[in-house]
Amino acid sequence: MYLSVRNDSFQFFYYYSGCCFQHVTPLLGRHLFGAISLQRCKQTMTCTSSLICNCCWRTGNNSFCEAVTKCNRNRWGIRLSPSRNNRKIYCQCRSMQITVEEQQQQQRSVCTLQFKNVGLDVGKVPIIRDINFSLFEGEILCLLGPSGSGKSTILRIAAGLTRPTEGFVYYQGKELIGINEGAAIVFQNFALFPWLTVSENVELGIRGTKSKIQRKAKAEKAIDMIGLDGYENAYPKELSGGMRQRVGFARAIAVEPELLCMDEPFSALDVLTGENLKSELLRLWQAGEIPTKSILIVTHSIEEAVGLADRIIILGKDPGHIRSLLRIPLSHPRDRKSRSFQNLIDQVYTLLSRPDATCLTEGIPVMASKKLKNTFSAPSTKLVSQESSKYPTLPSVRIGSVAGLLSFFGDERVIDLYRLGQRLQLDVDDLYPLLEAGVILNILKVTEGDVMLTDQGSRFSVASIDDKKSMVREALLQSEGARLIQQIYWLLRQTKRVHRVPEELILDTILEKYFSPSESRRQLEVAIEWGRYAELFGYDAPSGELFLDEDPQQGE
Ligand SMILES: Nc1ncnc2c1ncn2[C@@H]1O[C@H](COP(=O)(O)OP(=O)(O)OP(=O)(O)O)[C@@H](O)[C@H]1O
Repeated sequence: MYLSVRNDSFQFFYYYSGCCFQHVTPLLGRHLFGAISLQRCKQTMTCTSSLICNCCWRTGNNSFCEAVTKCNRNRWGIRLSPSRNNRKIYCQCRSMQITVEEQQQQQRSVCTLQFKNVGLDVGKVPIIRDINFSLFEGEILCLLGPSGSGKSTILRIAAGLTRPTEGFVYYQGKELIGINEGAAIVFQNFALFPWLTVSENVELGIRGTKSKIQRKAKAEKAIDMIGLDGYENAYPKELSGGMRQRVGFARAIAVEPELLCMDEPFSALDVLTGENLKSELLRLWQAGEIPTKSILIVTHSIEEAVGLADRIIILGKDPGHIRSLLRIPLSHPRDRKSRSFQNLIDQVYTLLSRPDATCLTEGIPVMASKKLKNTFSAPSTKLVSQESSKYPTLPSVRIGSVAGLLSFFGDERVIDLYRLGQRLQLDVDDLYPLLEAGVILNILKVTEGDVMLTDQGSRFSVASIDDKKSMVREALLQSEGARLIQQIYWLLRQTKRVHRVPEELILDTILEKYFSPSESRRQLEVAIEWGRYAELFGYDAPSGELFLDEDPQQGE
């Protein structure tokens, strides 16, 4: 059970037999007055005393009794404890000096959105699998993960724009079917209609049967709140990127959504504009100026996730799945230079860069590395191995870029991942594929938030071009992560005489069984690029055929 205090009321929430009950007790002066409405059973009861309020109600077979007591001046309290006989719940006094943080913490127990074993297949291609999480009131939850891990898909499912093919989504306790009327989305690319003014764009999002005047009033309020007043009649082309995204926010806020979904809302903006908008949004949210109860945000930026979120879900891919749930135990405003903030950044980097280690906990999270253990007192952690698909996804990078990465090591053998990202001015989403490729090629090793040059990597960085090629060739033929390239190479060696294979054959028989059509094409392009570098096979663009670079007889 928990209790939250508003200016004029106490709000009680508690759980019994798996159900959440809620009622609001008005507080007049220092007295409590009756009119308790019990949300779940729709009963309204009136209490008599101004100082001690006792009430009972019945829901089905369960009886409850409650007393709210003033224990001394300005200290009101309630504690419920189930008794053995006739299931009474008794109240006792307790200090109610509840801080804003406690209140937010408590509100989190009310679930806005819940994903239960959610999966999505498009055709035969699995996009996401076994997605389980809850989003609570008062909470900002970030979805973080590499490109293609299903972040936007999960967001679309939460907004009811995409229907999952497996599992259930619950919104406010009810199964979500169709569009989520309580949610609004802010998109990365603003998604404004260029032929409509700011005001018209914002009004467009307001649903329901409201009159034109009501819609206009709501739009104006949202426009004011987001700092766009004066621009009501401007067209999107007259606005800067930051202003356009403000329109995107105003449109979402005008709907008065309880759930605000944001798909990389700041990534198309320059850093300062993004930071400014982020802090303004955070201020509106914290001050309760927007009716939004929960925020679900997709981001590629670790710093953004650690800066904003109460919890971060880290996703893996092939197909998209939850690898970790991480709590950010910092209050706002967060000091980015603080040690705790920097530690969390390191930890998230570590989790993102170790696709082999999946860390899941039941309920609230979490940690996967030694460093994490220092920060969180998580009750239990179980490591599970990532389910491997037949062909691990090849990271979409050029071998030359991986080789270029080595030059940033200089004399060092080990570099902190986060610092490496900063040194290269790369987001984790850009750095991650480079590291993955380095690991596949056995030239890099990623451990505990650090990236380390292997012995092979040290040799590679000073090797001649020919030697580099043969090192890559050797690694590709041995590495687990390069199974696709090995399969193509094997196929070419098996074909009689000409040793040529049309790309369609590889797409149809190998790739499209495991990847979406666009990802299949991307995988083929990466395989060709890497195969060419290693001189394992080549590609003839006019005929669209892959061919063996050597005569297989010579190798035997
Ligand atoms: N309707 C669809 N048809 C085919 N493939 C799809 C469809 N929707 C998503 N996918 C694929 O599912 C995967 C996950 O897509 P999604 O956009 O959710 O990932 P993401 O993590 O948001 O990626 P990014 O960070 O690049 O936006 C991608 O490989 C994408 O190509």
